[in-house]
Amino acid sequence: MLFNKPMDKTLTLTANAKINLTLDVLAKRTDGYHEVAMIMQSIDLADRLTFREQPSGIAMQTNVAGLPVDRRNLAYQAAELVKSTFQIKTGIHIELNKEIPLSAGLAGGSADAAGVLTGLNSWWKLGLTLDELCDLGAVLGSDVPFCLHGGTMLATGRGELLTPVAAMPPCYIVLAKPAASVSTAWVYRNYRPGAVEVHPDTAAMLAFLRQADLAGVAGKLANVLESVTIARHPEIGQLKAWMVQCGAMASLMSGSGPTVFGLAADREEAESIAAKLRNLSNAQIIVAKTVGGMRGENAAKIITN
Ligand SMILES: C[C@@](CO)(OP(=O)(O)O)[C@H](O)COP(=O)(O)OP(=O)(O)OC[C@H]1O[C@@H](n2ccc(N)nc2=O)[C@H](O)[C@@H]1O
Ligand SMILES: Nc1ncnc2c1ncn2[C@@H]1O[C@H](COP(=O)(O)OP(=O)(O)O)[C@@H](O)[C@H]1O
Repeated sequence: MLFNKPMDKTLTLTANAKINLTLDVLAKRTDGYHEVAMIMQSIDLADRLTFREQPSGIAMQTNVAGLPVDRRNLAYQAAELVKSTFQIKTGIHIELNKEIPLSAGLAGGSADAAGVLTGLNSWWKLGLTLDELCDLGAVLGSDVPFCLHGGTMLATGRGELLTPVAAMPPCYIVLAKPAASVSTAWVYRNYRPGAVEVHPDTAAMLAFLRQADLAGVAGKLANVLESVTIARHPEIGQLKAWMVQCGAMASLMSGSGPTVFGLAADREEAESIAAKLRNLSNAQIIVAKTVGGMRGENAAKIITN
């Protein structure tokens, strides 16, 4: 017998990765965090989240073997937070397709958490504003509010206080993710101001962004956490040098690492850099581009309903 089965209701959205154009650590706080000033940029490398109905509880599945699909997953934590805060009795099934490398300094977990907050706000018709979503997101991780906003932002406090800034001139980003695995908490714990050679000039970077001067932006990339992560994993320094030798305008480690990114003005240049790097290095090489113009909207973009 043939049944006309009604289509299951689903919601799918993408959750973008980020890079840090600048990252300065200003002070150690008493709450275990560090005061930072960083300029963050969304890129089109993205995970995909699909939501489906289920009678009760939270169930997750993912394409990455070994990535927990329980309370240890930030996406699961985000769903649990929404469910408990708004006393929601119905369940949710979350399918997470990861494209963003794990523990890479690209905010993959934070992007997923932001995607779940955005998705469930729509799924359960909660009507939360972006600011309200950010208040929830900040509980899950310092980078989650940025992932909710996306675009180009100055992040201060522990990273959760956001100021919109002039959008980065559109360009291509070559990512090189070496095998090394670093923990963000370990990197901050081992940060020593005395070991830093160059602090970012945040004001100068903001000026180049305002002038839409990509060469100026390239010249001002700086991240003080390199002093910790590269000391432990010198191959990251090697990758930075190779990135520039292969033609990138400039290179930098993103966040706490270990991913290195390089800037390229167009796709052809980016693909050429990526091809040369693949010959030199065992790192995972990905070509991405900047994502802008979404300020005021959620970076996690709903693509089907
Ligand atoms: C370094 C950055 C730069 O964008 O990104 P990633 O490398 O993780 O992508 C961020 O500051 C990471 O933000 P996020 O990954 O959300 O960190 P959280 O979960 O809030 O914190 C993880 C741990 O890092 C330390 N931490 C984090 C943020 C901060 N401003 N000061 C800190 O000292 C704390 O020890 C904290 O327990
Ligand atoms: N949805 C998720 N995606 C990736 N990692 C996650 C997720 N949920 C929890 N984690 C854990 O968070 C840690 C940091 O991962 P990730 O967010 O990818 O890196 P980073 O903070 O360097 O950008 C990893 O140890 C990983 O096991």
